[in-house]
Amino acid sequence: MSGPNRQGTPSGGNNLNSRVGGERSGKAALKGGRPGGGRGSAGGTRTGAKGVSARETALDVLVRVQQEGAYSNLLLNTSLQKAALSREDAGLATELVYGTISRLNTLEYVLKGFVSKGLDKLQPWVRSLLSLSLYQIMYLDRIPPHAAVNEAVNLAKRRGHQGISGMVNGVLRSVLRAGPLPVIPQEMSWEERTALLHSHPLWMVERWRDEFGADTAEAVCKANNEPPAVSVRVNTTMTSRDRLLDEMLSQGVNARPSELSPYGIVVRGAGNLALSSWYRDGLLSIQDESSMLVAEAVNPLPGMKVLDCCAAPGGKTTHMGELMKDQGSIFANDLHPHKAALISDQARRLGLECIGTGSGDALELGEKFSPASFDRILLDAPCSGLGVIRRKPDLKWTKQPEDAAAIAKLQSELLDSAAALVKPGGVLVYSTCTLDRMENGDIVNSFLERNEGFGSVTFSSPLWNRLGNNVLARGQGMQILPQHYGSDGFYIAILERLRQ
Ligand SMILES: C[S@@+](CC[C@H](N)C(=O)[O-])C[C@H]1O[C@@H](n2cnc3c(N)ncnc32)[C@H](O)[C@@H]1O
Repeated sequence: MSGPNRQGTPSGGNNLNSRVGGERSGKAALKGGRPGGGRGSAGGTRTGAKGVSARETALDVLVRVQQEGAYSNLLLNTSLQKAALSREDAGLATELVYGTISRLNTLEYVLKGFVSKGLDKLQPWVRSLLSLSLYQIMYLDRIPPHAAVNEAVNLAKRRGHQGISGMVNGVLRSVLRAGPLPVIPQEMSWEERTALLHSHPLWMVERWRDEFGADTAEAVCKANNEPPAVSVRVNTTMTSRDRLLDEMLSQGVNARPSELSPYGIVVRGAGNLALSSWYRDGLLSIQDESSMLVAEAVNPLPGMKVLDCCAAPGGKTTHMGELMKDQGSIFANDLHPHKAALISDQARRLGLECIGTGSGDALELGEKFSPASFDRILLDAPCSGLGVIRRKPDLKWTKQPEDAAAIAKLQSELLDSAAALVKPGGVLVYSTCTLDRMENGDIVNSFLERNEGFGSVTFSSPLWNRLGNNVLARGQGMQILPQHYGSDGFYIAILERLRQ
């Protein structure tokens, strides 16, 4: 399976592209058998306006993700639109795609024990159909196991010959008879067991064990399998959180204030909020709660001159514009012109005029701007993205152990380049949506060693005062893990230029 190919990173910012088609329903962690916890529709064989069912839609997406390396989130969104499924069925298709990709390690480990000729010999769609069906059997208690098997057999009949549907039936019925799965061999180490139970590559488990200890590493793995909440950031230049929350509640939306960000509202079961009038009118942006902390860390004030080095699609730029009450100036740069255009679109939608955009390599911003000319600079760096696995489970299987070291060199260079543009007394914030020390604490520590004119003010910041008891200190920055607040994993370091 292959996945994101953008500039070395998934976006840690505005998640408009992620799972906008429907909401994944909750499910419990695997405890040797079939855990409960699912909500919503069992889907059945109901089809959408185009005559395609939730399971067929999910199967097509899974096959194309595995065969063609398509992005699951982008492909799912377009497939859901084409299939014109009901909201409930769109939710089921979303759950099936993300859940199957997320649990792939475990599902294929189990299937190997039941497919005598080996999974590699199966046609890709049959392999994906088995995984998708086993996912329902093992993880979705709202779908009766026999219904999952029947649906799989019907789908196999429609797509293949009788031999295939017979094989699918035989494999899945043997699974049902087998009892609690997966069966973990006695001789497996803790690391192998954790990787298998929580469906992660072994190298990630080992790396997080080394970085955070075994218990925390296991908690990260568990949290990565939880469906992410939908959260929105209130545009405080247009309304207040209380006012928007009241409006949502009065319209029957299940919404609550974010515990993590004073600008956030966590919403359940409201479908795709990017289609709402609140979104269209610029009252809110869809953004993960951890992402909302970054602009708060930058603390830009009205009238300031601000630079956002790697800014697209603009989630944090626009948040900074809101915090500045649209007074002052923000230059939002991104390497790719088409992505920089997304920032302008968002600024326009939110009614923010203080944001200018440009495209180019952030390593060359020194050619465009004078040294020491910005009050605030944000470097939300391209990274390996291991903090956003809940939204992009493909990352588990596409990322490689050597990726962090490969991108760390660029991150260091970007930080040096951005630092030259900060005024004395100004603030430079370095953030990533990953958990890897090579891209986080190590980058900031080596930067501070090279640049005596800067000091970390992370641990004297209001943000740390508010969150410090619940998140980790790592090097000179703070590390938010997905289990801390059920939000994305993020690293934030706040650096001040003490002198020229
Ligand atoms: C983590 S994302 C930024 C997310 C953004 N801050 C937000 O909140 O919406 C990193 C961005 O860096 C951009 N990028 C990668 N390498 C770059 C470079 N050398 N110069 C400028 N931008 C770069 C990517 O195109 C990507 O949009």
